[in-house]
Amino acid sequence: MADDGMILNFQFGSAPLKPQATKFTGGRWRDRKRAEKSAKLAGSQSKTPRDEGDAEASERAPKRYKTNDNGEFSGWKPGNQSQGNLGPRKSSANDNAGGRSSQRGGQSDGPKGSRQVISRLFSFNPEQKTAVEKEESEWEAPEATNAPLSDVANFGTLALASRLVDELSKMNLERPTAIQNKVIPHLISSSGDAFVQAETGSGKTFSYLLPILHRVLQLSGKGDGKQIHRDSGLFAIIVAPTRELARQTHSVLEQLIRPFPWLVSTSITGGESKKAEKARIRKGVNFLVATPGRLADHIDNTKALNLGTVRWLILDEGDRLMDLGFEEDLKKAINALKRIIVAEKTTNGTLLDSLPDRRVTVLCSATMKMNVQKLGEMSLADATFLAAEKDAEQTAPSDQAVLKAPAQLHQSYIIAPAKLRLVTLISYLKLAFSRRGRTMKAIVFHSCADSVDFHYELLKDPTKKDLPDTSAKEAEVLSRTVSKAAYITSPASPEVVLHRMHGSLSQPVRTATIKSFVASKLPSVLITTDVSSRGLDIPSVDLVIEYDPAFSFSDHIHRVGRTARAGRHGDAALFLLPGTEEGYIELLKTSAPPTAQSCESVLEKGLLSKLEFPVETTAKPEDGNTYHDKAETLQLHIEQRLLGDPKQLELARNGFKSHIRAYATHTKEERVHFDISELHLGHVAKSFGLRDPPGGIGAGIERKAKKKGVKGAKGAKGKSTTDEEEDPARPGRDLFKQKSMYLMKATADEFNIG
Ligand SMILES: Nc1ncnc2c1ncn2[C@@H]1O[C@H](COP(=O)(O)OP(=O)(O)OP(=O)(O)O)[C@@H](O)[C@H]1O
Repeated sequence: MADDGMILNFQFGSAPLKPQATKFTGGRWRDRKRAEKSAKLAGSQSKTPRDEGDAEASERAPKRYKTNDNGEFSGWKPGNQSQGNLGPRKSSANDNAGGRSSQRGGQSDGPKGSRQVISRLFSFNPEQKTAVEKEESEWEAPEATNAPLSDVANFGTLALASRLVDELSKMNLERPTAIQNKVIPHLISSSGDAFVQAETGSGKTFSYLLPILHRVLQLSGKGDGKQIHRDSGLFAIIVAPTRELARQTHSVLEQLIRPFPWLVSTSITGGESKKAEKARIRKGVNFLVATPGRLADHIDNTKALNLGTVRWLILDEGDRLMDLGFEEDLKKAINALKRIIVAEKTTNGTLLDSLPDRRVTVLCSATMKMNVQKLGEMSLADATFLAAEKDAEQTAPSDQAVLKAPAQLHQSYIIAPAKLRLVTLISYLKLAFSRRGRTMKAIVFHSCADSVDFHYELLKDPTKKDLPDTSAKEAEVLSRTVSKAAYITSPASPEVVLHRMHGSLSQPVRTATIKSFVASKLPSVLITTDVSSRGLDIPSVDLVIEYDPAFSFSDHIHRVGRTARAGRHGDAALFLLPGTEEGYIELLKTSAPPTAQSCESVLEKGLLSKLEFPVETTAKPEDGNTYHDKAETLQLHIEQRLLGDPKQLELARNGFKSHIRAYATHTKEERVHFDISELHLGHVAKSFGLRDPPGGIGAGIERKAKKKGVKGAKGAKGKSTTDEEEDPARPGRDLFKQKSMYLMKATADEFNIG
C-alpha cells in the first residue's frame, strides 16, 4: 500500500503552508523526494487555474467547454485538440498527473483550510484522431432484421402440428422470424443435414426445436404422439457450449413439451451430479440437452445411454463450441453416432416412420469462422445452407452476412482516455438509468474475471444489505454476486441492483445470479465476462456496454446481440482508447455505421446531477462545480477509498494485472488495433483507482529483458509506466515497446494464443 499514493494522503493542518519546510518521513526515499519536490513546487510555481482554487477554475472551465442550447457539450471537437487541452490547463512543472494525483495548492473544496489532493484526469491524454461522422442524435432506427415476419400469417402456415401452434400462441409467439420460416419447413420435410446461420436474437432455438417436436408428435399417426413415452428412446441430442445456454435451451424445450407429459427431456451439464444424470438417463429420455464434455463423458461411461434411436444431433453456437476447445469431445459424440449407421426403425413396436430415415445433423451459428467450417466438415454431409436473408437468396455461408448485428441495434462508441475510463463508466451508467423507462437492464462486459470482481465490489453499496423479493436461502447464495449499487443511482433511479457473473463462480451461484438478473423488477446491471456473451436470452436487456472491447469481432457481435432480440430495440456502447484502438471503428462499420458519443458529454451529463459516495473520504460528492471537478473528485474519492481498504486495493491490483494480460489476447488479425505497447500502464492503473501500476506486471518483463540483455530495462521502469510527460520520441519509449513485446509474449503464452 505504501507505494500507492503515500505522498498524496498526507493531511495538512489549517495553518498556511510553507512547502519548503515540509518534512516527509516514512516510505521509500524516491517517494519522499518526490513529495518534497511537489510540496515545494506547489507553493512556488506560477499559479494555474487549479492552483488558484476551484472557484476560479470552475469559472474558467465553462469558457473552454461550451454547451449548446440543449445543454449538450460542444466545445471538444475530436481531432482538433492537442495534448493537454482536454483539461482546463496545460502542463505545469508540478503536474505529475501521470496516473498520480497531485497536491492542490491554495483554497480547496475540501475541508475548510485543509490542503486537498486532486486527481488529474484531463491533462496529458492522448489525442483522439477520429473525426465524428455520425452523432448519437443523428441515428434513426432501420427496420428490424430479426423480428417476426409481417408477411407470414402465423406459425400454422409452416405446417406445424396444431397443438404446437396453440402452445406458441400461449407464449405470445404468433408469426415466425425469417430463419424460422426457412428452417422449420426444411427440417419437417427433409432428412438432410443443415447449416443454419442467422443473426443473434433471431429465434434459432425454436427453428430447430419446433420441427423436431412436430415429427416426434406425428409418431402416433394422430399427431399427438401418445404411443411414445420416455422408454421409446432418445430422439434428439442438442449440444450447447455453456452450461447457461444448455440450461436455457432445456427450459425452452420443457415449456414446449409441457402439454405432452409423455415426452421427457433432460439436461446434462458440467457442474452437476453425474450420478443423478445417469439415473435420469436410465429412466429414459427422449431429448437430451448437453454440454460437450459431459456428453462425451456419458457416452464413455453410461451404459444406459443408447444412441440407436437418435435422429437429430443439433450443434448450437458452433463457433463457440470450437472456440472453447471442445473439438475432441464433439468428435467423440459425432463418431459415436456415425458408428451406428442404420438407426433403429422401431421402438417398443412403434414404427419410427415419421422420423428422418437417417441421422440429421444441424449446425447453428450466428457467425462464420474457420473453425465453424471445420466443425461443419467433421459433422455435416451434403448439408443445405439455410440463412435468414429476407430478400436476397443466399446459397452459401458468407463471411459478410455473419458479422452483422441486427439492423435495429443502435451501436455507438465512446473514445475515453484511459485515465477517464472509470469515471466515464460510472457516469454512463448513472445517466443511462436516470432516463426513466429507457434502460432497465444493462450488461457490462469486461475482459476478465478479476476486473469484474473489482468493478462489482467498487460499485456496490456496502451500506445496503437487503435485496428485494429474495428469500433468506436465495439471499445466502446471492450474497456475493447481487447487491444494491452505489454511485450509479440518481434521484430518478434511486435503486439499481448490481449483479456479477464469470466462469470462476460455482455453478449454483451462476445459475442463481442469472435467474435473479432476469427476474429483477428494479433497474439492474450485470457485470460480466464473455461467459454471458453467447446465446443468453434475456429479452429485457436494453443496453450492452463493452467496457473492454471483445477479443474478436465475432465475440463483439455476440455480446451486443444480448440486446435488440426478436425485433426489439437495443443500444450498445463500446469504450475505445484514443490511438490505435480507434482503428476498430472501421471494423464496426462493416456491421452497421456506429454513432459517436463524446466522453466529455457523458461526464457532463452524468456527473453534474447529484453524486453520492457510499463511503466517507476527504473527497466529498459536493466538491467542485464543473464536471471536470466532479470527475476528479470522484476519482480521488475512489483512490482514497482503495487506500483505506486493503481488500479492495488487492482486487484493484489483481484486476489491473489480469486486464493487462487479457489485453494481449485479442485475435492476431485484430491485434493491430489493440497494441499493448501503446498502453500507458500508469493511465490504465488510474482506471482501476490505482495511483501507480502495481508491481509484478512489469517485473517479469524486466527479468526477461535483463536476461536478453536489454539495456536500461530497470532504469526506465518508472518513466515508462507512470510518467505523463514522457516524450514519445524519447528512448524510454522504445524500451517500453520492447518491454511490452515481452509482456505480450508472456501473456500470449499464458492465454495459449501462440
Ligand atoms: N417468432 C417469434 N416471435 C417472437 N419472439 C420470438 C420468436 N421466435 C423466438 N422469439 C424470441 O426471440 C428471443 C431469441 O431467440 P433465440 O434465443 O432462439 O435466438 P438466437 O437466434 O438463438 O440468438 P443467439 O444467436 O443470440 O443465441 C427469445 O426470447 C425467443 O422467445
